Amino acid sequence: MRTSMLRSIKSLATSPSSHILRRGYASEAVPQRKVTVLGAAGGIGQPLSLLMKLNPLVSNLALYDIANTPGVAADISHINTRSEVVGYASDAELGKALEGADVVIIPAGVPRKPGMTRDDLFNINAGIVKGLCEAIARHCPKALINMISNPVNSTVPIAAEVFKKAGPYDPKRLFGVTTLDVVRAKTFYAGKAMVPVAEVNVPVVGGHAGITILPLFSQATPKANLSDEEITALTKRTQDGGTEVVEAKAGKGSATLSMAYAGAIFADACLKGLNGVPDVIECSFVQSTVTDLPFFASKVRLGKNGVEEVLGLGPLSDYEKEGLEKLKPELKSSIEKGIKFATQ
Ligand SMILES: NC(=O)c1ccc[n+]([C@@H]2O[C@H](COP(=O)([O-])OP(=O)(O)OC[C@H]3O[C@@H](n4cnc5c(N)ncnc54)[C@H](O)[C@@H]3O)[C@@H](O)[C@H]2O)c1
Ligand SMILES: O=C(O)C[C@H](O)C(=O)O
Repeated sequence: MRTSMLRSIKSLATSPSSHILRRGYASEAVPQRKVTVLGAAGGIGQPLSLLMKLNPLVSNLALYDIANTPGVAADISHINTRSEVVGYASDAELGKALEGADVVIIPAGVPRKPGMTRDDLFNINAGIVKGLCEAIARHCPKALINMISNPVNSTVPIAAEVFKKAGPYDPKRLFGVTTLDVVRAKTFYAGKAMVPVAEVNVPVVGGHAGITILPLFSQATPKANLSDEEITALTKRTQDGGTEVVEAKAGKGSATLSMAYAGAIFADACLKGLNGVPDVIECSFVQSTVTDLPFFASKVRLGKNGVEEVLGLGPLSDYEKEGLEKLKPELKSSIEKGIKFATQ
């Protein structure tokens, strides 16, 4: 494991209020926060639930899956950290799992096998996500939704349509989790630029599939003098990061451990925003006016109501401008596919 990951996990696991106290809260004032994981017994769900159990900002952890929940919940519940863990195992218990949730993380659905695109998952995962979002609209309409299920470029628009149909839709509360793209871009950049990975920042914009993933290495820090060829190779590796893992797992699924790490980072950012910690910024696929597309991933400032501000793209290199124009038709069609599915 990389040092930065160990450091992050260690900081999540240390004394209950350590990082919030540094920002001026009294320990008694650490708010009660319920996090619900839908798909908690899956490849992502299990390690992500573990990481949320280590997060001192969580007071209640609800683990929901249609299979194997009791074992996972019993196992995680023995860990001596702040949150109380409850497992919910059937459709009949979904409402209870969601009631009172501040953050709902959704890694429910099938993963890719070699040779598949994320869009090939649409037929199964669209229905799963739609059903779960209908329940969210009924039981915790104010929760922040962290959508992990693929294809994210379509499942987020599906969720938006479900929420619109169900009542007042608040786009500030819906997030497609693209943190894994950022995690990968940081790792690959640090390796190539020979800079300490813990210091690296790279925004990744667009969407979460192939060429729609657009890392902005021109804005990467610490700065490094990389050639055009090196930037092209880094961009391609970031775009194909998911496929690299799918192929290495050879039919046994897609990224789970790195995704759990990324999902835990993003949920932690949402919780910090809800708790009023200032300047919490992460990239996420959200409703957006940054381009002419209705949803787009970019840097987002998180606050007490979810998205506080969708930040712009900043200055792009010519290579990135070209990438942006190339990704738009594919992203547009994935968004429209999701909307069509949910509105028909
Ligand atoms: N956003 C990202 O960056 C990213 C990264 C990796 C994987 N993913 C996606 O995450 C999803 C899950 O991947 P995984 O590897 O954990 O798959 P998995 O098959 O290991 O786990 C999925 C879990 O979802 C559960 N599930 C299925 N239908 C459900 C329902 N209606 N309600 C609740 N739970 C349900 C299953 O029982 C299973 O436990 C896939 O769609 C994958 O493509 C996204
Ligand atoms: O590639 C996949 O299918 C899973 C995920 O979207 C990833 O980026 O690892």
